[in-house]
Amino acid sequence: MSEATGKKPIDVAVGILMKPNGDVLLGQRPAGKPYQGYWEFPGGKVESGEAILDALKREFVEELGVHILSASAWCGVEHVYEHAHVRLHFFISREWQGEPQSLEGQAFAWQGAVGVSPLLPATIPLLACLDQLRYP
Ligand SMILES: Nc1nc2c([nH]c(=O)n2[C@@H]2O[C@H](COP(=O)(O)OP(=O)(O)OP(=O)(O)O)[C@@H](O)[C@H]2O)c(=O)[nH]1
Repeated sequence: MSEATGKKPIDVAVGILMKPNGDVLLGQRPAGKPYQGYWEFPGGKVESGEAILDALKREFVEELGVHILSASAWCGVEHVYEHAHVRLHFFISREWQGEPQSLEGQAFAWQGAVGVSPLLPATIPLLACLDQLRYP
């Protein structure tokens, strides 16, 4: 059994910025974090007492300088890593203000068909659903 299995789940707010043509923004986890170098949708841990949508907006300002104007809850995924048990709350946003900037030194990329690799394990199964939504 993994060490994280018995730990309290950590809520994480994750945002998928989606352009009108379906392109989505991915970022690469910076050095020093678990799974460094892996690609993910931007986001981060919800702080104690914080609403999930507020956490999403905060993380996007801190990491990318982007102000999310609206976002819809999309799906939830629970995953147990060696380092943590996470509950991922995915949102889709089609309305935001500002061009993404690399404020924490991370790489990021707009992707149609997602070609960046490796992706965080909990995120991989979502790509097929996301493609159905983007390219019906
Ligand atoms: N942002 C994001 N996190 C994900 C995704 N998929 C996934 O498994 N996670 C997991 O969710 C957790 C996010 O935590 P984090 O460490 O990046 O959050 P944070 O930016 O608040 O970190 P810090 O404040 O500890 O530096 C990690 O365990 C990460 O592995 C994803 O697509 N996006």
